[in-house]
Formats: sequence, C-alpha cells, structure tokens
Amino acid sequence: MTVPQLFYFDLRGFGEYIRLLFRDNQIEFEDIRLDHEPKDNRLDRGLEWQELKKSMIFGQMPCLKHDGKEYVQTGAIMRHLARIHGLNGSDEDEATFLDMFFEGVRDTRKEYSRFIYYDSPKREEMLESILPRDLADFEKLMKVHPGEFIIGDKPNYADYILFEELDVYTHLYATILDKYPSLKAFWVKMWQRPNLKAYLEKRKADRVWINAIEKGLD
Ligand SMILES: N[C@@H](CCC(=O)N[C@@H](CS)C(=O)NCC(=O)O)C(=O)O
Repeated sequence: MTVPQLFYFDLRGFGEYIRLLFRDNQIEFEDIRLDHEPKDNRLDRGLEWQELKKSMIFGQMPCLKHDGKEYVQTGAIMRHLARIHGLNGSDEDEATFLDMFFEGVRDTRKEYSRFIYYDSPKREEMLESILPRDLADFEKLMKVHPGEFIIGDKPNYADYILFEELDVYTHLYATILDKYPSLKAFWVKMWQRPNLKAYLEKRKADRVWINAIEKGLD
C-alpha cells in the first residue's frame, strides 16, 4: 500500500476539503501543491501545470493518485475516501443526507466563485442575499440530526466541505455566522479539533490563499 498523493494548486480551493479530511483523520498523504500563478508556471517539484493538465482525466485538479489508480472530481474523491475510511454515516439514509449537505454547500460555493472571478454576484448580493438564504438552509439542516456535527458526535466527509466554506465566508465578513448558532458552534468546534488546529494555525501563518486575493481577502 502506497501513500496517496493529492495534486492541487497552492490554494485552499476544492483541494482543501480533501486535505482537511486527511489531516483530521491522521491519514498519511502527500500534499503536492502546484503553483497557481499563471505568470510563472514553474511548479512544485518542477511540475508544470499546463504539461500535467494534459494527463489529467478532465484536465483539472484536484486529483488523487493511489496504488496506481487516479481519482478526479472533488465529490467523487471525497466520497471514495468517506467509504474507505468510515466517514459516510452509518446507513444509506445518513450517507444520502451527507450527500445533500455536500451538494448544497457546493452550490453556494459556485456563487462564491462567480463573485470572486466575475464579480457577479457583487459582494453586497453575496452578503445580503445569497449567504443569508443559504446559511439559513444549512442551519435548519444542521438541526435535523442531534450532535455537534452534521450527523452525531463525529465529523463525516461532508463536515469538511461545510467547515471550509463557513471559514471562507468568515473571511468575507467576520461575524457572518453569528446569526446561525448551530453553524457557528460547529465552526468553532472544528477549529478546536486537535489534528486540525495545528494545521489550520500553520495555514493561517503561511497565508495560504483562498482564491480570493483579488477581493483583498486573506
Ligand atoms: N468538477 C471539478 C472541477 C475542478 C476544477 O474546476 N478545478 C480547477 C481548480 S479549482 C482547475 O483545475 N483549474 C485549472 C484548469 O482548468 O486548467 C471538481 O469538482 O473537481
């Protein structure tokens, strides 16, 4: 059994959900971060994205390589890891609930990406309309199952995307979670998890980008 290799840019982005899952569960992996700057495409370990892109199944990352196999598409990678590491709930119903959460959070992320890259929606629309609408939905869903996480007392795979995206939104507006007590408690709890804490603090100190530098976020 070899160590899985995660290929992604030197950003948080979609790759961060996978990194958080690995870190929190103390699963050894190689975090291969390619330089995302188009100006000089010299990449980590001499890899060059435009070159590597040609070998990627859909020409994009994240990509997980393990034991001679290649997995792409963020959701597929997360669910693959969820199934093999017991992070997919305890039955079909819970697994589907986690999928609903995952897809819902991704839909919000699509709006965020359009804001970041195309300035449409505008910041005001994100803060005054899109995020309040979506966060209220997540807050409601968060209460369906007892416990501090999406389901019960331990994170499953969808908890990592939820945590990452909530964290990104606090960079947009620091107190954005204050109106959503379950989401805020969850976000605080995740920050305190011992295996994540050290990584998150280092990430903060390293100022790893959240695809938002254009908007002056850090
Ligand atoms: N549907 C894919 C989308 C992946 C994607 O958009 N990857 C972007 C980075 S977040 C990428 O590789 N961009 C570089 C390129 O397209 O050349 C997924 O969910 O993983």
